[in-house]
Amino acid sequence: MEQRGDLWSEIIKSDDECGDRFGDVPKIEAVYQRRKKPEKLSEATDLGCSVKEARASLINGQKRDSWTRSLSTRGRESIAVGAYVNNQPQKKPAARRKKPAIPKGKVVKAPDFQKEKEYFNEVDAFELPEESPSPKTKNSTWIMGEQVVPEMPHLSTRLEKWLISKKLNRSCGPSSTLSKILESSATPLEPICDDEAVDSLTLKTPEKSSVSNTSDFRLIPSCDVSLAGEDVPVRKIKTEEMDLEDELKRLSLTSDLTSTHLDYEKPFLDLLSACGQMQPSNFIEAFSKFCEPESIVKIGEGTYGEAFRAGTSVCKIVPIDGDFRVNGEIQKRADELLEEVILSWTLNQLRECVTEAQNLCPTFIKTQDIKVCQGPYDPILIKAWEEWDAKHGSENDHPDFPEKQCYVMFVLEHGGKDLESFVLLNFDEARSLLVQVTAGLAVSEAAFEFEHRDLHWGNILLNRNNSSTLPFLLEGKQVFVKTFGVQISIIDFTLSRMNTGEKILFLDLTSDPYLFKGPKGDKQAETYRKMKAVTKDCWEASFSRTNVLWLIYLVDLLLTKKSFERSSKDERELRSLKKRMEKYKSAKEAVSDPFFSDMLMDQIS
Ligand SMILES: Nc1ncnc2c1ncn2[C@@H]1O[C@H](COP(=O)(O)OP(=O)(O)OP(=O)(O)O)[C@@H](O)[C@H]1O
Repeated sequence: MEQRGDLWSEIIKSDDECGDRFGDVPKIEAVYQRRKKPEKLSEATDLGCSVKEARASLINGQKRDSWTRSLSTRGRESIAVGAYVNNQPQKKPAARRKKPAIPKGKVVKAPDFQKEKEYFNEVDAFELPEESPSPKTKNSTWIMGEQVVPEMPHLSTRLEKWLISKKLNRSCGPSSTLSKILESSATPLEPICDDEAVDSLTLKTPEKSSVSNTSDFRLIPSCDVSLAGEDVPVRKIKTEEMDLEDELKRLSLTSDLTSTHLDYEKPFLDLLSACGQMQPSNFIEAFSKFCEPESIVKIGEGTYGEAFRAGTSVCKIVPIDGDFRVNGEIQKRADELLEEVILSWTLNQLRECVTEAQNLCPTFIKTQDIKVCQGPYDPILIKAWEEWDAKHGSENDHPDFPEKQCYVMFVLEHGGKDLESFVLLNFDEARSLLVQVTAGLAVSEAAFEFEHRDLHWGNILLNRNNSSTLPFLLEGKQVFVKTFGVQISIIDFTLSRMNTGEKILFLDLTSDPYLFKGPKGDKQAETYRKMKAVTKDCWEASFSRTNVLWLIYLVDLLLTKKSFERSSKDERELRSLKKRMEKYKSAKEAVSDPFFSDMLMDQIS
């Protein structure tokens, strides 16, 4: 521990690029990719060159930077707190908190009629291209380095525009198609199912690497927000039932409208749209669809997200678009979250048992809903947060957010405990963990060229149940994986890369050198460095080998950090698996390793 701490200090001290980094400012790019994480860059700078202000904490008194947090929440054994304690970004006392700036694009403004005029001109111009059929998906998956401008949904924005034009009786209404869809409806307004909007979100998987050969990523509007039920064959993005009158009221051209909708920037509108919303919800409204608000309990935290249990679901809340740091990090932007939203929905496809499916697995956490929320944390959430803090000592800032703060709330299936805290009983449970992760990654590689890229032990959840096998479908071949009563779920797709068939979603880590500067000898830190070597910093390209690197990390972890009942023969088997893994280029190759053969069955025995 001490030694690791010293190494960490050494790394920090020897970082002579400090001065250069100081000049780096977070970039907002014309984005075709999830934003880089320059915040960690400046974090590195802070760590190396300055001592941060002290922040209040109820128990441990110290707040940690991303790296130490990651080692802490994901690998407490591997850090020496004492060695870096003075370098920590520390929580400021609440009273000294810098007053947060009003989040971008939410400034209340007086009505600006010139702006409205321009807006409606834009509506006119906007409709035609929207009506055009979407370009056909290319057969080839993608060309390396090609940057694809994300076409994002305009579902609710289009409806809004139409509603506005109806309200004003202006001639700049929407496409006739949309008007007709809405007007010709004999029944009360159905949830919107706008084909063009559907097209723009259709995330066709590449022909060569698809969940199914024929099925598109279909946008199926649904009014049912209670998604606790079974998987449905096709459902990705939901739209809320909208009452026309209500919406007309909401969209009346009052100062309200000019101060909200017209001021939302496109990425935020796209995000709302992808979440089937016309405007952000408030927290309790969103939570109350899943549980009695009083029953909300905080269950975990990450650098970006706070996780709360809501009934049988978990709601992960990620603040976005604010101009102040949260937990020492610059807040993520709507465009980044939009990619994570698409990634999450796309991975859900691997659970959809449609007849044409070629690749299926239950390994990635099921996303049940995603909502954009706005407002300060509700007192109920604050209470839950404080209770968790009192018990576990939060590393995050106390959630004091302003009225205008926006968030994305991921509603996820409860996946159980993370691998760090889960107690594995025996070798069978350990090898089932390995086979489920390997097979799940193999399936996702085949379907989407998916790479998780951050599969540390905080991002693998385990849950005991009565299952003995789980079904997987890999390139059309069905296998049943032995679970020995433990089912795993993979979470947190922030660093993940995927080819949806139309877009490459990835996080460019090139400008995040800090991620690669973790302690020498630490398995997690070494894995990031190995990924960097494999990708040669070309993060948009497909390198399934990164999945194998995380599998090797997992085997190492089982050998060195987890204790469970095992024989020396079991350990030998793990060590030779690790050796053989060195030559695999993908999880798909790895899953054919003899280590897994007696855990993969053609049929349920
Ligand atoms: N679906 C879930 N079921 C159970 N627990 C969960 C779930 N999702 C998140 N958690 C808990 O919340 C913690 C934080 O979640 P997550 O890792 O997704 O947040 P994050 O902010 O993206 O983290 P990071 O610091 O890795 O960026 C997890 O380690 C886990 O303990």
